[in-house]
Amino acid sequence: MSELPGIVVTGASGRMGQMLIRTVAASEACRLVGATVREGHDWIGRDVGEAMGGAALGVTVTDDALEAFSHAQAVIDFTSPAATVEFAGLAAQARCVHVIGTTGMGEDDLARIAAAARHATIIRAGNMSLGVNLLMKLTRMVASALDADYDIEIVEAHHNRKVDAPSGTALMLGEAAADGRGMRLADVRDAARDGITGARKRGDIGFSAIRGGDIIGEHDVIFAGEGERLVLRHVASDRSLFAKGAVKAALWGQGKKPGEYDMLDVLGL
Ligand SMILES: NC(=O)c1ccc[n+]([C@@H]2O[C@H](COP(=O)([O-])OP(=O)(O)OC[C@H]3O[C@@H](n4cnc5c(N)ncnc54)[C@H](O)[C@@H]3O)[C@@H](O)[C@H]2O)c1
Ligand SMILES: O=C(O)C1=N[C@H](C(=O)O)CCC1
Repeated sequence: MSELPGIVVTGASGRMGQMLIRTVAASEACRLVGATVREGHDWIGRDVGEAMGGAALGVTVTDDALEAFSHAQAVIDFTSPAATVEFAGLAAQARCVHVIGTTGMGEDDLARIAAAARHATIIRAGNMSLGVNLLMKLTRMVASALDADYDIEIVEAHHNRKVDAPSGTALMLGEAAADGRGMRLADVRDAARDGITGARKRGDIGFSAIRGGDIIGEHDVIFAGEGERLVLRHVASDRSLFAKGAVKAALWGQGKKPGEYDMLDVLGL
């Protein structure tokens, strides 16, 4: 019988990193074979389960990503844009499926990931949950049914440690709304209102970001017309939602041709 796919989790000490370690270790469909952290981190050399304050998992934390990837079939990566771009090259070298949950990437980062996807299977999504990916489909559908008499506003709320705004999810929803209207988000995006902004421009898609406490992730897509308002909402109440989606993506990616995929591909939506 062949072995289950081996998975490395990068950024193992982070909020999502720890959730991913627990999710992969508990899965019956894959094995945890590596856990990486930043250079100089005090978890290096320790068992990752013990470093997290629990039982040993038999995996020693390392900062040598390429060495860790060389024993794996997939890498699950929820870190930072700079780290993710570097890991994309290393995962391609090690011939691992690279699942990317990291958000806040700029155009240069995305171009480098696209370059890595010429040689590797990359699955990237700003949100790995089924609910948000369904919400994207609904958003596209509603945006194509309602004309620009309905102003589209995307409101997102996250915990007070989040470093990027708008969230990756808000941008995915914005892309879906723009697509539904036959537009490019870059041409209609309004993400920075402050001061005397002037009246709202017809057809723009507005973004607002709330940051506070321990909010895991909430997104509203508002279609505001004269006399009525339609609101599509997703509320995440548990980070394991994202981790389970990422594991599903890592397993789905096994044996897939090199290229860049997303959660709509994984979920068949
Ligand atoms: N796609 C999704 O479904 C989804 C869900 C939740 C979070 N996220 C995204 O995941 C990312 C991480 O979120 P978080 O809340 O876990 O943040 P976090 O700050 O708790 O964790 C990030 C971790 O990455 C580590 N890291 C950074 N550079 C590294 C490197 N070079 N090598 C190894 N580790 C490195 C940091 O030390 C940290 O431990 C963010 O971009 C966030 O928006 C995506
Ligand atoms: O906690 C975070 O950070 C999250 N990031 C993703 C985003 O930017 O949309 C998904 C939700 C949680």
